[in-house]
Amino acid sequence: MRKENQADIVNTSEEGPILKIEHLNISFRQYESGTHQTQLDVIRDLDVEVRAGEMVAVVGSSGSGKSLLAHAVLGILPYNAVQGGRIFYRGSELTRERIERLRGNEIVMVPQSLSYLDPLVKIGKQIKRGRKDKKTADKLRGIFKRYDLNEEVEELYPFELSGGMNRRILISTALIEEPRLVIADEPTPGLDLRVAKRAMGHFRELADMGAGVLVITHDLELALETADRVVVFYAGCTIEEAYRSDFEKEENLRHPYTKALWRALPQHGFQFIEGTQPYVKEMPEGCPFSPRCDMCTPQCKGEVPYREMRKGRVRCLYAK
Ligand SMILES: Nc1ncnc2c1ncn2[C@@H]1O[C@H](COP(=O)(O)OP(=O)(O)OP(=O)(O)O)[C@@H](O)[C@H]1O
Ligand code: NI
Repeated sequence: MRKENQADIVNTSEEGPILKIEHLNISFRQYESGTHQTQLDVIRDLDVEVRAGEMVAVVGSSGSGKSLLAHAVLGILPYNAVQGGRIFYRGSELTRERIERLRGNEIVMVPQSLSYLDPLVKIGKQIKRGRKDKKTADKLRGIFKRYDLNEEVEELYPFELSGGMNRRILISTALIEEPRLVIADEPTPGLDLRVAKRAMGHFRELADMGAGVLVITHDLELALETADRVVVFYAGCTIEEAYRSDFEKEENLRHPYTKALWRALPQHGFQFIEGTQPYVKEMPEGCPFSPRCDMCTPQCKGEVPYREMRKGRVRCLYAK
């Protein structure tokens, strides 16, 4: 692993968080009817923390802003995005220069889209990124074995593989490094359950070896098998932070939406709630969940702070 200059690192003890995201805001500038510019706020006041040795799952439905969170950390937001708030890595701010230096070695991402694979480069070369040493070759062989990939795959191009195989290649590309921070954005779609669990187990191992792991997924059930903590996203904000053990009982959970997710789990009878997450352009005032919430009062239209509660956090005025 390429190491950073000690001067860059304020917090070298593994006590403090490896990744700390504070009050992240992301909006998009959009032009409507020619020159009229509007601003679309897609992530609001988002706080997430990952410690070394910890696996944190970010769970939320489609369009809630999970990929944007990953892209903000990796410094790869689209050009029309405006970012506010701060991101710290090992105690000091993750500036653009710093992330460019660390991306792909110390900080790796397993991207959500298969389009991150280069269609013109053979798989083996793509994963090894030009390295020809024995250690890399051995490591690749080990990773391939774990993901049921034959050695011949190294000589193939992405278009010659199935979606599920390419998904495994994306995971292999990130994990051939010795990352300190792994951000995996929906790493398991298209994988059968056995391989999906193996991939989650692999992330867990990296955490056990001391890395910080942030896994983004809409699959709460899978997340609960391996993650230490779960951060729940709803319409661009974090509404709850809970421990895996909190999911053993509904009353341990804090936010009405997290409780609804709990009731929708297969073992609790697939009980789904009415309605959908609001679209960014039609965001209600105050709590974004209020239109679907039984406990909603006029106060929920005002500011709803993210507060500490029973070692976790919640964004609800009435959570107990
Ligand atoms: N370049 C862009 N310009 C405008 N809006 C965007 C842009 N990229 C993303 N968005 C909007 O930001 C919101 C969050 O997108 P994001 O991809 O982070 O969601 P997600 O939680 O990862 O969803 P999924 O589970 O489907 O991957 C969406 O409403 C999306 O339409
Ligand atoms: Ni996404």
